[in-house]
Amino acid sequence: MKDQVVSGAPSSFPAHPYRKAAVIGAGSWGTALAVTMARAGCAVSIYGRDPEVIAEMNTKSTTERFLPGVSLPGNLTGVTDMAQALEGAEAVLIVVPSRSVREVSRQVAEHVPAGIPIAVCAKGIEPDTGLLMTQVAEQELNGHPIGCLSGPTFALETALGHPTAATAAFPFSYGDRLKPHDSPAVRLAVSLSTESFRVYVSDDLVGVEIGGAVKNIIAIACGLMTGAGFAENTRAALITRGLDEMKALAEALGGRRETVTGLSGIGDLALTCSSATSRNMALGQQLGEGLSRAQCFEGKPVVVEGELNAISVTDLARSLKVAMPI
Ligand SMILES: NC(=O)C1=CN([C@@H]2O[C@H](COP(=O)(O)OP(=O)(O)OC[C@H]3O[C@@H](n4cnc5c(N)ncnc54)[C@H](O)[C@@H]3O)[C@@H](O)[C@H]2O)C=CC1
Ligand SMILES: O=C(CO)COP(=O)(O)O
Repeated sequence: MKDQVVSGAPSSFPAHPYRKAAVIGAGSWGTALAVTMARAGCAVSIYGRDPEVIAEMNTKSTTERFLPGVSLPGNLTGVTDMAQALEGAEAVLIVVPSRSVREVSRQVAEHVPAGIPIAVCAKGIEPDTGLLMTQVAEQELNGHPIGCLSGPTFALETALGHPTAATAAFPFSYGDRLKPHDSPAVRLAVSLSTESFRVYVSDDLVGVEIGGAVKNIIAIACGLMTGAGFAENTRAALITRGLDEMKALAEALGGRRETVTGLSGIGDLALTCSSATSRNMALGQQLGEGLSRAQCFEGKPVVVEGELNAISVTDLARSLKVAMPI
């Protein structure tokens, strides 16, 4: 099944939006999602480790380091206590870098009652195990519907209200008794729907997650080529061949090739490979210009998932005998 449309205002769609949600991770994407959900009418608690970031959210309604120029809605509350953030939450979004998803899932498991849906919003493959982020969460969180949210979504643009679309994927069959409009994918889609943010639903977690994990690596390659002085022909070739690699890996893992032609595949690949707003593309570009890795990160510890995941994706592809030359 391709991405399915959940369109229209939340009130016109026959699904119940979540009234209270918790976002775990108060960086740029976690906060952008929290802002979007709060604007859609949900009371959101966002958990962050840094007391200064959380204090700024609560006292000034801003987070200048992560989303400069964005005013946070009043129904969004920052907390530094995870149990407090999760109390009463009807849905949980885990929005930390891929390397922290296992640890955070384990912590979340201590505080959330069974049955509460968990959406993992990190993009990556776990090193050593080769597991998708939702599979990592599944190992740590028993008895929860687990899905993901992914797509071409720069955090700041999303929070500034630029028209943006993403895909929510959960197994539709979870619990057997669920009607489609009660599925966590649909409820999450509705809970995130605003005038500027539109969410499509899918049940192909593998297809969606592989797109998100692999596009970061292709974006580094595009950056490398740009930094080295090559231009549009080279980028188009990398995007097109990169898409083919994504499809092959998704299929080898049981996902659908057509999912990769959706927002979380070609959509995110096109976005991330076209703009130095992308941290992955920017890193590649600097390396291509001849900077050392240490120089690229000097004074700014940023999350560059493609760098962390180039090895885990390559290992996974090799173990499945999927050719991924880029
Ligand atoms: N920034 C963006 O435009 C988008 C990012 N993503 C994905 O979202 C994930 C997070 O990225 P960003 O928010 O951009 O990174 P970020 O660097 O802006 O923020 C990461 C946050 O996670 C927190 N964190 C890290 N480890 C933690 C732990 N163990 N416990 C609690 N908090 C922890 C950090 O303190 C920081 O606040 C990545 O996988 C990224 O690929 C996905 C779509 C868009
Ligand atoms: O995933 C993203 C946009 O969809 C963000 O990309 P970067 O991590 O490369 O900035």
